[in-house]
Amino acid sequence: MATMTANHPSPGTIRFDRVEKTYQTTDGGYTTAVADVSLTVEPGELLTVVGPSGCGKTTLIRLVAGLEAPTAGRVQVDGTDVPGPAPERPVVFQEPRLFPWLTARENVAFGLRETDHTEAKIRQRAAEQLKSVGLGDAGGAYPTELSGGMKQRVGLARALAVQPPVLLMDEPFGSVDAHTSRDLQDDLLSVWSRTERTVLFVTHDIGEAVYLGDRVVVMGTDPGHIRETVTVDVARPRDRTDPALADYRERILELIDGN
Ligand SMILES: Nc1ncnc2c1ncn2[C@@H]1O[C@H](COP(=O)(O)OP(=O)(O)OP(=O)(O)O)[C@@H](O)[C@H]1O
Repeated sequence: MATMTANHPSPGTIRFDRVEKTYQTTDGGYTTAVADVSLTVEPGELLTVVGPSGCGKTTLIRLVAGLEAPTAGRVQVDGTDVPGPAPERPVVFQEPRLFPWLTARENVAFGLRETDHTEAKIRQRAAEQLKSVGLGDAGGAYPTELSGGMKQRVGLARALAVQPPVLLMDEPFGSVDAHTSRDLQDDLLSVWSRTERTVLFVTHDIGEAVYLGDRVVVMGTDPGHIRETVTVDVARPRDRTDPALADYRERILELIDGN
């Protein structure tokens, strides 16, 4: 992890400062999704977030993405308040949301078309990103021709193609089978260890959170808040069968159950 000072945060610093998000509901009422959330995700950190349904995990992602604005407090990336959505803060969702009329390669190239890269550079970058997620041979395929796991890999490659300082992931591997999900986790770790991007990763799966995370934020409800932040002190590369990971899983499960 790079060093950071309060005045000059390193690229990829995400900061929540006493953040509250209250939504207006369709019946005219209000729901406070999260309250008093303060958290700094350090540059190059892979931070995972777990907690019961409705504790505000997705809300945190949407705030950093700029898809929502906080009702109180501040959400900053690299010391600047998030002004709105931007390609440099991409979100990988549970559904890959690929354009069905574009090939895998064109889907990955899509975000790059808003940059001033040449066509040759865009094609090269798209091909490299697909290769980095194990899809070097699938660039010409359309989404309907790809499995769920392959589609999610294209979504990951598309997000990474713009070389964002932060990558936001909202249960990205929640809709694939367990085996594919494990493969995708390892793909992510391999890309992350090479690029050292900051990753904010929301999941329902405590095993996934512990296996991936440098730290795991455990949230509680009513309203959503941070209960505890657990540092996963297990060296990488990690072994899924490491008893230390099982201990962390148990501890986090107890924290959530004691909600
Ligand atoms: N657009 C919205 N309008 C009104 N209420 C909302 C909106 N989005 C979320 N909420 C409410 O805010 C709270 C937090 O929702 P959020 O989706 O962030 O939680 P979550 O932890 O991601 O849930 P899950 O694990 O079920 O996906 C919930 O009570 C939800 O009903």
